[in-house]
This record gives sequence, structure tokens and C-alpha cells, in this order.
Amino acid sequence: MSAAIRPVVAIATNRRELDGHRFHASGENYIHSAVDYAEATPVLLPALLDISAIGSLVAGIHGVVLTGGASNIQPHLYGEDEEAESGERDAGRDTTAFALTHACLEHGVPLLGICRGIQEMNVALGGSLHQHLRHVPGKFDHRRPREKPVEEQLAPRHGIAIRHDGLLARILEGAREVKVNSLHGQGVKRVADRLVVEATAADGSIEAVSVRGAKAFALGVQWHAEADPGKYPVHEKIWRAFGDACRQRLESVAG
Ligand SMILES: N[C@@H](CCC(=O)NCCCC(=O)O)C(=O)O
Repeated sequence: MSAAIRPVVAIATNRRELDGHRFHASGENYIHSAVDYAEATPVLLPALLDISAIGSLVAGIHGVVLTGGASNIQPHLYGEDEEAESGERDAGRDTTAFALTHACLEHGVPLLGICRGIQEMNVALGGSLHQHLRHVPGKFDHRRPREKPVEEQLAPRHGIAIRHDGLLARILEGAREVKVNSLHGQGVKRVADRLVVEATAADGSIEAVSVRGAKAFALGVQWHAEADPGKYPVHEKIWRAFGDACRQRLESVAG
């Protein structure tokens, strides 16, 4: 770990219930990845922010992570009716994540979206989602193997093909294909105009995006890159690249 001043990275939380009480929580893997691999100081952001304050908040920090989340984005936000069994909701998280996406792009603050996070980036910028990826002809089931222990759920499960000239290929030093984990029921359907598809699975599912013309690092990945970056070099490279971008942001605002 470097002794230099660390960039401050905001980590989006999800509303969870534990013992009848409500919490705004983030998985510990995101916090460890931000500390150990991005070499940043994480702060957790509640999923109920006054969105009018998000612009000034984001302008004063150096990076944002849109984490995964069990809840699904409300379909009316991408102009679709609710399909059957389309999961739990977290309206505060939707609102907060969309505002964070826009504020990062406006202020040139690095943005890393993971799982629900890539879906949020897409919907915030005008795209839509498959509510049940596994019901789409030709798509395989991308949901987690719940019967297995968590470490196995987070192990790489399928290959992705990486766009040769994109941000992800640069981060992964020219890799054209890697294997990733898969723990999601939904997926990007209509890709927002501002997004560039960075990687796809063999069934055509969108696995990574970047933001065209972004002023800073802006990457979304559909897999859980926060899972054990010490074991999975793909994850480590993503967090290190994000951390480098956050340090650049810190240096640019420190003048
Ligand atoms: N709900 C979405 C996104 C999936 C996702 O981010 N899963 C992470 C779950 C971790 C947790 O429980 O917080 C989908 O299913 O596609």
C-alpha cells in the first residue's frame, strides 16, 4: 500500500433488512477491493440521498463505485411494464445510482459499475434491460449456482470476448478473451447511445461497457470484479486501473 494521500471513493449501498431493521449496506468485497487494489479510501453512500446534493458531493470526491445489488431496477425507468417475478425493488438506490452516473460524467469523476451497476449506467443513460435474461431465446441462465458455496458461486464460469480496441482491452493488456463469474438474472437489452460495448458472452449478452467520450474512466462490468482480486488477475487489473484514474482525479482537483 502506498503512503501517499489516497483518493476518496464513494461506494453505493443497497437497502437491506436485518433482524427487522433497515440498513444501507455494501458487500465487504467492494470495500477490500477499494482499499487494497484501488488504494483508495472508501466511504459508503446511503441509497436515499437528496439527489439535488449529489452533484456537489461527487465534485468533491475522486471516484464512484456502483455496486451489485439483489434488487432489480424498476422497469418503468426504462419504459417497460413489470414482468412476472421480476424481483425486489430499491427505489432509493435507483434514484441515487442514476444521479451518481450523471454527476460522474458531468464532473469527470471515475465511475466503476459492477453487476447492478452496469445495468444502472445503461438505464441512467437511456438503455433498457431484459427482466429475465434466461427467458430470452438463445440466452443461457446467468444466475448464480445457489446450491454451491459462495467461493464457487464467485468463480469464473463463462468466457467473454473483448472488443480489441476498447478500454477493457487496454486494462487487460490486450486480452481478447477471459473467463468471468456470473450472478445476475437481468442484463442489458437496448444499449444506451452513449455506451460502447466492451465485451460480450457467447450468447451475445453484454458483459462490459464504457462511456463514449467520457472525461474520465467510466466502465461497467456485468460480473463481480470485486471478488478476490488477489486470486483473479482480471479483477485486480480493473481495480488498479480504476484506482489510477481516481489518483489522477485527486491530483487534478488538488491542483
Ligand atoms: N439484480 C440484478 C443485479 C445482480 C447483482 O448485482 N447481484 C449482486 C447480488 C449481491 C447482493 O445480494 O447484494 C440482476 O439480477 O441482474
